Amino acid sequence: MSIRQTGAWQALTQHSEQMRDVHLRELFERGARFDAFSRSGAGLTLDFSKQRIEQETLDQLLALAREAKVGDAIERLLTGKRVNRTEDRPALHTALRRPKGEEFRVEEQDVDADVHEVFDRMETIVGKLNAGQWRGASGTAIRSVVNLGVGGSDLGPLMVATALEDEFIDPHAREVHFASTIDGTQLAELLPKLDAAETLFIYSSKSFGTIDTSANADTALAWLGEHLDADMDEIKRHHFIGVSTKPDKMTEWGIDPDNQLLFWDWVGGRYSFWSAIGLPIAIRLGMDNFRRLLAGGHAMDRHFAETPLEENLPVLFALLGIWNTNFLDIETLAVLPYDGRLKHLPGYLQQLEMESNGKSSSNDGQRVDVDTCPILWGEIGPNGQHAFYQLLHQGTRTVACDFIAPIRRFEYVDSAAVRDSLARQHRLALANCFAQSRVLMLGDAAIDSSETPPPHKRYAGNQPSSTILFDSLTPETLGALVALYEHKVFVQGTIWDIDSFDQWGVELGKKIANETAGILESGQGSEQLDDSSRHLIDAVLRSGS
Ligand SMILES: O=P(O)(O)OC[C@H]1O[C@](O)(CO)[C@@H](O)[C@@H]1O
Repeated sequence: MSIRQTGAWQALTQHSEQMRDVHLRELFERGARFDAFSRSGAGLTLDFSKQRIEQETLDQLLALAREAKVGDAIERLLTGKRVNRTEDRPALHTALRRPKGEEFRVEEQDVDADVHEVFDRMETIVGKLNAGQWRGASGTAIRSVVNLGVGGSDLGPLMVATALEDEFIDPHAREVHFASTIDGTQLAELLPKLDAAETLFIYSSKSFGTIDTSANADTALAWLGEHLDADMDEIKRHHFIGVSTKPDKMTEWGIDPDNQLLFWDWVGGRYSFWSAIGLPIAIRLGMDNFRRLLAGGHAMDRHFAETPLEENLPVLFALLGIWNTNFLDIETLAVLPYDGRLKHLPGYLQQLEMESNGKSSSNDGQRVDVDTCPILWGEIGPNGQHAFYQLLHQGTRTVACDFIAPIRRFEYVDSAAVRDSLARQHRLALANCFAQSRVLMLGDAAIDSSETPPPHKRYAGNQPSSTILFDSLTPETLGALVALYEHKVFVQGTIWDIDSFDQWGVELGKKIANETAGILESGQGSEQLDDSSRHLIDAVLRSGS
């Protein structure tokens, strides 16, 4: 039965008819909301009082969660059932975050032993690299590391390392760079600045078959070959580490088995920085901080597993998204961190949410009859204020927003004068964060004035938002924050009855791109294509490039 036909969905549809015309300002005039509409867990506070809900909305959303058997779904996810139906496998990123020594077996696999064996090997590699003991083919110690990977094999390590290295850097950390795009831009810029003798590449790919990454690896290898006086096998042995679920493919490419770190097909690409794909994080922050990140994710997993639905942060966060998407018809979600260290978080969450829930085929193979994932985008909030907030405040579209901020920052800065000034800057950022969500909520009423402004100075308000606040950005709070979004995505996927763990929608584009690359390389075959594509391809072929 479609979720749309359930009593809870129908009750919510009726209820939304009344709520559509209620302005957030009015909801706040009715009385205090923060206590009723905020929750804390795993070091995070979620204030959802600025969402367009009342108690009845929340009650009905919780009834929907019960009707969709969200509690059972959580249990199935966390105990390793095959929740990824189209690929017939579990989605066990949470197993990576379990403490060492807690027995956890899934379908014959001793997950605890396998996971921690890889983490121990990862620790050895990080120790060797950061101690300057990993030597290149010419005997020089490695100083720079370049992560070659795309999607989940890039975005998570990049986001986390960037967020935490300001405060949590390992004092001996090697430099780490990231190259992801198939167009070669990053390597073209980076390679001239590096010394081949001192550079190591991490070939990071769950499938070890992604052309974006293999093309970057080919360029890296060509560069190493040109600069080093060693044969290709030696170069691969000393200058490449592989991280993948495919040991055979790594070996075939030439990665020494000692330099291979494995993970398993039950770790989705976009959930993989918790695995050995997180090697760049561990190099930058040290293995202890990497383990603290895992512990933060695990704290959220336990909250998710053990907390009743009405207090459960990921469940509530998911239900608010369902309310906005399906009952208030809000099509887009802006993620707005008020901390520059989280600059890659919106990009990271784009993959997490849109690759997971950007689906229209339900688990029983029918087309879904409700909307699914909203369009997610975002930017560091203070910069967004000087760019697109105009649209948030005075445009014609309703946009839901997630504001994200730590309370304290810069306490780790050594110089007292700089620390005080930076701390003031952080207070300014917080003031802006709270002011923006307030103005988005209240509109004109945010200012006490008896005069009615002219139309071009009016603010409609009524833009719903949530604010996620935490004491400070640490490996633990960042781990919990990411796990919050991961579990939100899962709960929403459960209610929409879609598979949040596959990504078939990216496959056809890859296949056609391969065919197109064949035409561009050989100069043959464009005549079979549509008129537009043929002309575009012919323009390239005519140029002789
Ligand atoms: O790690 P891989 O196998 O190279 O894949 C990279 C990315 O490509 C995708 O498969 C999408 O094309 C993502 O799901 C994944 O994170």
